[in-house]
Amino acid sequence: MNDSHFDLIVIGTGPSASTVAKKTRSEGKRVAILESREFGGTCALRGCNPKKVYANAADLYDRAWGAKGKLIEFDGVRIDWQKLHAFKREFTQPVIEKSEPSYAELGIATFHGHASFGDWNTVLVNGESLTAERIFIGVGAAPRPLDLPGETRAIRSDDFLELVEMPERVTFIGGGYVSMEFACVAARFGASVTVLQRGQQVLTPFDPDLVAQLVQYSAQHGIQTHTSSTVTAIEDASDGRSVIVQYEKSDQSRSVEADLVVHGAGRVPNLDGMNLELGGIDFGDKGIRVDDCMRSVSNPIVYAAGDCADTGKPRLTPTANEEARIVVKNLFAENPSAQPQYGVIPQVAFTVPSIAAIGMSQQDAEASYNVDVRHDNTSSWGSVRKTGQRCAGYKILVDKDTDKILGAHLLGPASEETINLFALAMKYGLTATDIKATLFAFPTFASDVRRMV
Ligand SMILES: Cc1cc2nc3c(=O)[nH]c(=O)nc-3n(C[C@H](O)[C@H](O)[C@H](O)COP(=O)(O)OP(=O)(O)OC[C@H]3O[C@@H](n4cnc5c(N)ncnc54)[C@H](O)[C@@H]3O)c2cc1C
Ligand SMILES: NC(=O)c1ccc[n+]([C@@H]2O[C@H](COP(=O)([O-])OP(=O)(O)OC[C@H]3O[C@@H](n4cnc5c(N)ncnc54)[C@H](O)[C@@H]3O)[C@@H](O)[C@H]2O)c1
Repeated sequence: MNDSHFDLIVIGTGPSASTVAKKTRSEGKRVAILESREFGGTCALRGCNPKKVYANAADLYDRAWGAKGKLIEFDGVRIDWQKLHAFKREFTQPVIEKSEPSYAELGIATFHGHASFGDWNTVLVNGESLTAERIFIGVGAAPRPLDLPGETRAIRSDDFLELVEMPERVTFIGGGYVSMEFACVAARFGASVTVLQRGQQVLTPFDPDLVAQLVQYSAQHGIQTHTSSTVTAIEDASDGRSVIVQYEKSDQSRSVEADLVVHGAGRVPNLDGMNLELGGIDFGDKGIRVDDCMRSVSNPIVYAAGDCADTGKPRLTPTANEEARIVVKNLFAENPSAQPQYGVIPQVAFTVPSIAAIGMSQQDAEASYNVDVRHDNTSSWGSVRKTGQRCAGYKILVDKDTDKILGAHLLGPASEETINLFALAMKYGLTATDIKATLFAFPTFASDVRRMV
């Protein structure tokens, strides 16, 4: 076997690719891994982990603000952006430094550069031509082209995480995860924030009533949210420093002036320039077309997972990890047949406070089941009030016929943790009565769950 032929070529170094490369190598296969940027992937370097450091700062600020005059005095509390930025690097820098050597230590060959296909089993990278028995594509997603005049004036989520200072007026294009999470951070840093969302609701994967509660609370912190508002252009303002964001709302042209515009208008599979056609790899707007076993529908030696694979599932790190686990099982199997076991997938937006969801929405549940909708604004519950916080609520959907949980929707302190109790309950088919009959430590947010169901 020569130096350019491998059992497996892995493209990307995010959660899906790193799992596939390391697990396959541990089975004794010859593996190469290719990365166009720093080794480490989106989640560790430009997504979940650095984002959570910023979200923690915003949450801490909010908790201190809520507790002022009750649990603590608030004088002089502020987020020091530069220190926060430096602290974030404590989490990203070690990944940048250690990720590539960790592959080399395992005997995985590493290559830098943008990978593209030469033919069905050949990958080109940085002037080299590599071949393999199997190829795994885990190239993730990137901000989608905005296709509007002045779009280069908008920074992307990667740039937001590298800002060295926070301007006074920040406008976000789109009202999804990226915009709403970063809007909460910018506002707690003192910025005046505008979110322009095309759809009728921001944070569409979440319960509309809880989202409305969050939007109302966010408004008190300087976040103005405009729904049914489509951004159409970004222009320079006459002062030469700020910009004017043009948008359409109710067939009227409107505008807002900003010092910074952030693209939070969605991400698309990162397939540009990969020459997938030369690899005989079928793909569309939603990514590489794969079968139930994560194998390309058109090139049987190619597998894909994570944000670049067209699975119809939420594009999150846990789903990427589950798909990668299955790819490892199938790659060299005689009859690849393993399929991802997603179960019910919890989703959390790390806004302030966080909002979480699992299972069905109220609308979907009511369309097919006899549903008991148990809901409340819990801002006045003791557990919440004791923290000084004042924005919390829940909606639990219980099937009246079976007593099983169909969906759970949470807003407020620790909802990003509490939702995992529902993940467990729903995966193992526990009933509302089972949950009520379980003792939880008190006083904890988890103990509120018995009261919710
Ligand atoms: C700001 C932000 C916050 C997020 N927060 C969360 C969160 O809190 N929780 C959560 O579950 N998910 C979150 N996500 C989503 C999560 O990061 C992704 O779902 C996850 O990283 C997908 O993993 P992946 O393996 O598909 O690819 P990625 O992690 O995207 O890695 C793909 C890698 O491939 C490389 N690459 C791309 N093209 C090529 C090429 N042609 N050649 C070589 N290399 C290439 C890229 O440089 C990248 O390093 C967030 C995303 C963003 C942007
Ligand atoms: N906490 C998390 O798990 C987390 C955090 C960040 C990102 N992510 C992942 O990254 C993905 C991308 O996040 P995102 O927030 O960029 O996208 P998103 O798809 O969640 O939201 C983008 C929103 O922008 C709107 N939009 C598009 N064009 C517009 C325009 N011209 N004007 C106004 N609004 C417009 C869309 O209607 C959409 O609602 C998520 O779907 C998720 O998979 C997850």
